[in-house]
Amino acid sequence: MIKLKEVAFRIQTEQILHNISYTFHPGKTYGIIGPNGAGKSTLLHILSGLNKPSAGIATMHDKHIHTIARKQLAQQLAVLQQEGLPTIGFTVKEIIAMGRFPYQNLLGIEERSSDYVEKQINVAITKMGLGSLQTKKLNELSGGERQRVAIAQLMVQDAGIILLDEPTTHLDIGYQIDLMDEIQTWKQQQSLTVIAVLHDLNIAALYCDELLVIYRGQLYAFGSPEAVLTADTIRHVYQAETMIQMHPIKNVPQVILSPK
Ligand SMILES: Nc1ncnc2c1ncn2[C@@H]1O[C@H](COP(=O)(O)OP(=O)(O)OP(=O)(O)O)[C@@H](O)[C@H]1O
Repeated sequence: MIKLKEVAFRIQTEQILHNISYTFHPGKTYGIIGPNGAGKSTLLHILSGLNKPSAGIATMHDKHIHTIARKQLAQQLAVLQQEGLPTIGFTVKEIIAMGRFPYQNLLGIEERSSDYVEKQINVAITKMGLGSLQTKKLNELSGGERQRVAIAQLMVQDAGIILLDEPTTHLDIGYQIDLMDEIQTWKQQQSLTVIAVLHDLNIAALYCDELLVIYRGQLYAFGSPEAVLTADTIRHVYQAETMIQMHPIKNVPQVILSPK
């Protein structure tokens, strides 16, 4: 369980986040939404231990997140590396295998058997549809293929909490749906907690149990997609006119753009 209590974050004199309190429960999918510059990534960096709150507390299983040792934290919490993958020298399979770093000692010796690790890697390669690309180098892949490599690397990390910063960026709609479906299935099989910054409100409504709206560094609204995604909230937060309709099959709200 991750708990935020009156969390604030400041860079020099600029207050980026104000007084955010929220509890993330195990096994749920959370979407963090809000306009550009609202503070979504900054909040994700607090959850991942990268940012230390300048006031308030952020805990995971009752420990201050930023004080947990990096490898220990990485065994419990995995963060999608948007730009962090090595671009030269390594094959797709080697890069995915790097997701095992939290389970290796200083000499690089893995704590689990090589059979277990090989199986984990192959499962991730299959799930992400990377079978035919596994011997390629990253610079030979498209943006969408790289994104799938990053997710596969996350899968082998075996963490219970997954943080994703705009995971569907660079993906066409087919891969967006594939990726979110895959994350959903993976989440259900492993009882994961997923916390994702999402720009696409319809994807957020389809895949998240709860949404948090960050607006000007504050938690402006939170709750089920149905409670949060109203035309009034969207108008206030994004200055955009929309209409909300229920999805005919999934029974979740969908946002229809309504230009002037
Ligand atoms: N290192 C930094 N130094 C100064 N200001 C920063 C820094 N990082 C972020 N900010 C500011 O903090 C605010 C929130 O940034 P953040 O990246 O968290 O927003 P976001 O909601 O994720 O935006 P986007 O949707 O555009 O990715 C912005 O005004 C940004 O300019």
